[in-house]
Amino acid sequence: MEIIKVKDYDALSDKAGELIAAKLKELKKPVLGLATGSTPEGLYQRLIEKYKRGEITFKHASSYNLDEYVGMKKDDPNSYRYYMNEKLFKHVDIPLDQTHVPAGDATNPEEACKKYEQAIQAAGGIDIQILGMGLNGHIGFNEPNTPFTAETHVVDLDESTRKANARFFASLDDVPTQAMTMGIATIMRSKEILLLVSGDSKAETLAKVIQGNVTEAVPASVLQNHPHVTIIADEAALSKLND
Ligand SMILES: O=P(O)(O)OC[C@H]1O[C@](O)(CO)[C@@H](O)[C@@H]1O
Repeated sequence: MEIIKVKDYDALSDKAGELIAAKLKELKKPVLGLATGSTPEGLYQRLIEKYKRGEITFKHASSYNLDEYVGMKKDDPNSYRYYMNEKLFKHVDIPLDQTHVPAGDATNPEEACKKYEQAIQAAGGIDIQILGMGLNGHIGFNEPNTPFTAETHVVDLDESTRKANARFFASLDDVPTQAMTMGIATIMRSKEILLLVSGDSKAETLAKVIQGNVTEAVPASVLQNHPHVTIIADEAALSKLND
């Protein structure tokens, strides 16, 4: 694991922007694994700025998002498809048919998960997967104690995750109870992984992820087993590491 310590969230977004821009320049047909949540918003802003300055293009890129709420229509402002369109896709030149988000509104979500998994593999796998991390160490929506062998699947969301995400909804009752997510096995097949963590609320969990045992109780700890992981974290997020 390479750990890049930066001062704050702005610096984290700058550094992540540089790394992803370099990948876009390096690869002929980059396959990006994308994440939602608050953490990658700054990264997406940086990528839009670089695109507008003519430094990068997404024309030949394709993307696969980590997750989506079950039962969510694509045009619902709380859907992750809507988030991606608003925060990145509509501001850059990525053809929309090259972007993929699990179909939260599928009539058969289990079947849709299988197809999503196959589509990722048919695309040649993910070149670089961007990850945020939940307070409990979840990656995608893989909550604690999800088997590391899981591929894209339907999950019941933890109460703590629903509460953390309630800030985006009118009330906690409106937060969906299920989601579709790439599994840990799906994530671990990515050629490269970039984990972004900001803020002291995640410091204790991040210390376990980096220095603790690899355990399904802390999903992101599995990243210790991946050959090419970069963690960009700010001082606050790294404040609980042991020397
Ligand atoms: O970046 P945030 O908003 O703290 O979210 C962290 C993680 O939680 C999720 O939003 C799901 O709860 C993930 O998609 C994200 O990586």
